Amino acid sequence: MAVDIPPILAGLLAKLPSGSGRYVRGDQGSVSLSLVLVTVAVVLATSSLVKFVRGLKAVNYMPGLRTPFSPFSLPGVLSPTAWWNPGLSFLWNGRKHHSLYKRFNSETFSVTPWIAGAPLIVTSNLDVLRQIAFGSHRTDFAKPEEMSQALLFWGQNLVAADGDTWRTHRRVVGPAFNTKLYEDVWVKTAEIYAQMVEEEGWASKDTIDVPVVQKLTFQFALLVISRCGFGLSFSWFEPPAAENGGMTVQQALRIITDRNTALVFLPKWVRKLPFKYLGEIEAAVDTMMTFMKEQIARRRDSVKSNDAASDAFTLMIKANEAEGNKYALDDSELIGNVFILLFAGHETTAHTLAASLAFLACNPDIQQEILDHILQVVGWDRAPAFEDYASLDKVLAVFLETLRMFPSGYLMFRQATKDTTIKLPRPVGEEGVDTIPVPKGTTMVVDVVGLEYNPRYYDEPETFKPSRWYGASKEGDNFTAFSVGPRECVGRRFATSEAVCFLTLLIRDYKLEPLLQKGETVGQWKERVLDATLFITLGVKDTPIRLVRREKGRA
Ligand code: HEM
Repeated sequence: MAVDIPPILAGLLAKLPSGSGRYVRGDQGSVSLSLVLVTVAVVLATSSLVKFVRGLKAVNYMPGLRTPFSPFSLPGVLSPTAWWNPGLSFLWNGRKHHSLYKRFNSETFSVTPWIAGAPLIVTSNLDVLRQIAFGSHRTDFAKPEEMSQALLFWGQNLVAADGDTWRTHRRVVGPAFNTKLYEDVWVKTAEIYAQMVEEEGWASKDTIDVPVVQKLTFQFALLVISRCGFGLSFSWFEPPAAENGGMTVQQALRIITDRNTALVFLPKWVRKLPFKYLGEIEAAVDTMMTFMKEQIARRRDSVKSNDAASDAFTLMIKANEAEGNKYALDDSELIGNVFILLFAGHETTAHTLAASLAFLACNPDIQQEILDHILQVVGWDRAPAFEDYASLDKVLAVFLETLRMFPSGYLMFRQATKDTTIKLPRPVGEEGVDTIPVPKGTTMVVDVVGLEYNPRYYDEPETFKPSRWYGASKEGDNFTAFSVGPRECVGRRFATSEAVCFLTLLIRDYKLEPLLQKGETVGQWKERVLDATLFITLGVKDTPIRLVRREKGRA
């Protein structure tokens, strides 16, 4: 069988040694399929070899994985996980006994793909995180541009920005994250909890089976960020449609959060194709854009008249007005930042709340200890107050320990902005550091799972031990799953205020138990649930739990 090929390629092929001469008919611009395949294979093999050799140089020949695809490239994510393809979950799978790192006798190793994706240096070491994560104004590393692009859909923002742009955004977004906001988060969390209990119809039930607790925690976190981030009060169950029959803001926001990956990664023209799924995304984007523009104008007025609310959006506008013209953000940047709070804060918190409930359900002794602590601090009768936050350190400890074991923000990427070096501490037990050259453009990956399971920092890292964080409510720097330094999570206290309030209320009202399948043991339930599901963020698998109402006065 012969195929037609462009004459220029046919000419080149004709010059190649042709063996028996049976395969090439360069004069007619047509060659046999097998020769084309061989040629393509040779070209691919050569380019793979060149890519591989360049990759090895980029990672300074550091020991590591040599794979066809980067685990973070599209082919790497889409191909089945196998000995030849580590897949997206390779860092998770290698966490036990730090086995992935033990293979290379280091807390840092390389990944050098020979077909698709960039060469990477992967680290689970805190000192390396400190050397690279602080942003390009402090280090020779910045967020990779292609990653930031995906975050720019709504406008430039704090997460995507780097260098001086990042500093300008932090000046406006940073002040919004203050005690006033955290108090608002606490109060609204308690209100939404009451709304959930009522609208789910729990008030009249002694036992409630929740087949997938993530359905509750995702809805909960969305409502909290909508209220405290955007100042929008939504009902627990979505109303069917707007009065004019159009899409409600609540629907629009839900569609945008549920379909965020499609929204961010699909090219604009694909969203215009005549499919309902895509059409709803377009309508949701239009609804939200119109709404946000109106809201900015309204909030500017309320800030001027000193009649301002305490949601993050309003606080940002307040800080922005105070900046004057020189450093102020424009409307698209303000919108970019409000949306980034939604995406950075919703899924991460929802996953960690679900995982906290899973751990509590299968650790009754720890749950009892936390209940005793809640009763000691708050008692049975009064509502927990924002002022209790610091005293409820054992509740916070559950959330932090859960986040350590299932770090929802499980990857951080940085890229060298120039030829530079990093200092790698030698393995535990060996003195000193090694200095490694890192050429410009090399991508560094902070493996947060590896960091949180690194025996250098934690004893028994695979054991759920909230007690390691008791007394941590003073927000010490030794907790690393929110990152560290100037670029650590700005929403950390937002997330912990929400979590401590929610968990305090729920644990005081209900005993949490694993909801078992017929014949299933608690051990099997743990195997099924306490494993990672991951894509953009990381969480536990679908978690079925049973809530048993506590008898007030009897711990
Ligand atoms: C359990 C919940 C959360 C986790 C685990 C988490 C984790 C992280 C991590 C690891 C980073 C650093 C990313 C990097 O440098 O590449 C980060 C940054 C950030 N987070 Fe969170 N986050 C959480 C909740 C929130 C919430 C609730 C908000 C907002 C309401 C938020 C907003 C942000 C923003 C804006 C940044 C960028 C900060 C900067 O670069 O200056 N996060 N988060």
